[in-house]
Amino acid sequence: MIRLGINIDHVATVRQARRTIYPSPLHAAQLAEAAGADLITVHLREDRRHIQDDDVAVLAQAFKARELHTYMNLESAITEEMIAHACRIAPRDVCLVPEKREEVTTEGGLDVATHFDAVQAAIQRLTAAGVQQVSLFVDPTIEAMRAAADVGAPVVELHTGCYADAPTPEALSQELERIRIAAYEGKRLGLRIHAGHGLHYENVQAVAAITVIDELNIGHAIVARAVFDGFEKAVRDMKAIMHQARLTALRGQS
Ligand SMILES: CC(=O)[C@@H](O)[C@H](O)COP(=O)(O)O
Ligand SMILES: NCC(=O)COP(=O)(O)O
Repeated sequence: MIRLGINIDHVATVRQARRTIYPSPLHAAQLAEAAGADLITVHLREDRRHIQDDDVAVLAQAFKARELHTYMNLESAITEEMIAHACRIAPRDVCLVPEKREEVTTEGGLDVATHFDAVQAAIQRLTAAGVQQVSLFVDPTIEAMRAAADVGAPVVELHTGCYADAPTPEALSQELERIRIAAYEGKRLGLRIHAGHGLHYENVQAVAAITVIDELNIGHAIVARAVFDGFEKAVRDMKAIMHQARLTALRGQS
């Protein structure tokens, strides 16, 4: 069944807005696990706009002490500082993402072909440091799938932002088709396929129905829903919607 990674960045966004000590990302991770999260995702941005170094350290310690029971997926830029930090933490998963300092949110996927040597070196360093699975956050294109396979990545996370932001139903269908084609091509090339960014309670179904996708990472929409419904219900509802979409797709295939 498809896994749900809960991205808790925007719990830290609320805290950083006032530089308070609440709300706690650790508490969010505990509630997410109680509600069925399969993993916890955090993006330690270079500008530290939400998640802080201490948050990553506290989460890593909680996983080590078995206070958290799933595993961490740490999103990281490919800079010396961030890769060295990710190697020190050595979470189970690391997802390599592009970062632009002024962007409101991650705008595009990693250009693996252009930064081939740096991406390859980062994968090798992280793997040697004990990270079990390094994924590349890439645009849903055939070229990106080929570059990811060539560079030796075991996993890609398809950037679903253009799908989420599609301005018309036609554009939405086109973006979904790009995701589907890239997902099947990546799978054919031997990659494991994850997806995420901008997914919410009304657009996640079609992506979850692509049966070669193993994992979705979702944050902003869940934190936003939690304001009204509570964190556990927000996670539980998302997981139920994803699972229903996947079950329906699997039944349709058999
Ligand atoms: C890479 C990705 O899609 C997420 O980490 C997302 O970027 C988190 O939220 P922000 O982009 O708002 O930091
Ligand atoms: N990698 C995508 C992610 O972790 C969550 O992105 P979003 O749901 O906060 O847009």
